[in-house]
Amino acid sequence: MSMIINESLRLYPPLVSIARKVGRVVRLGNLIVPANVELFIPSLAIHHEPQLWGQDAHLFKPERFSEGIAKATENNIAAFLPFGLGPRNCVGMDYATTEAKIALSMILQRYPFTLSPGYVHSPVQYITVRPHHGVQVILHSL
Ligand code: HEM
Repeated sequence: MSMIINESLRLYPPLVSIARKVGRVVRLGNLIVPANVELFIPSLAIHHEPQLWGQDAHLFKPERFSEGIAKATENNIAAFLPFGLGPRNCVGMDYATTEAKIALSMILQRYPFTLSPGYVHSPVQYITVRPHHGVQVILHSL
């Protein structure tokens, strides 16, 4: 289930970017960044970057994560950052992923479900990334 959650967060990170303010002058590769510059790290673009994820970067392929995040990103830790990175990353990360796993398990123990033909794929950003028209599913009996 982690694979599916990770791949969903890769393609549709609820927060499309994270911000950092540079405290003191730093060198980033070839760049010298002065103090007080604000940097926006575009998680959404990074998650869709073919150089990092391959030519199929736009496809939903949970098996990318079958051997964990380090393997999926080839140890490029900044390639996957749905919860940010570093000492100020998301404090709710474990809570949110555990909740998603529990909720999905509770549903799947009772009903297999399939996507409704009425579903229209239209992710939008309105504070967070979300499905514009909701996600209609059909519950089946076990
Ligand atoms: C799928 C669900 C969630 C996602 C994708 C998410 C994502 C993020 C991201 C990207 C950041 C910025 C991290 C950074 O700047 O490096 C953040 C920060 C934060 N998140 Fe979440 N979050 C989620 C759920 C939650 C939940 C459930 C809580 C609380 C129970 C929470 C509390 C926080 C707090 C307090 C911060 C600020 C941390 C700080 O600045 O030190 N988040 N989150």
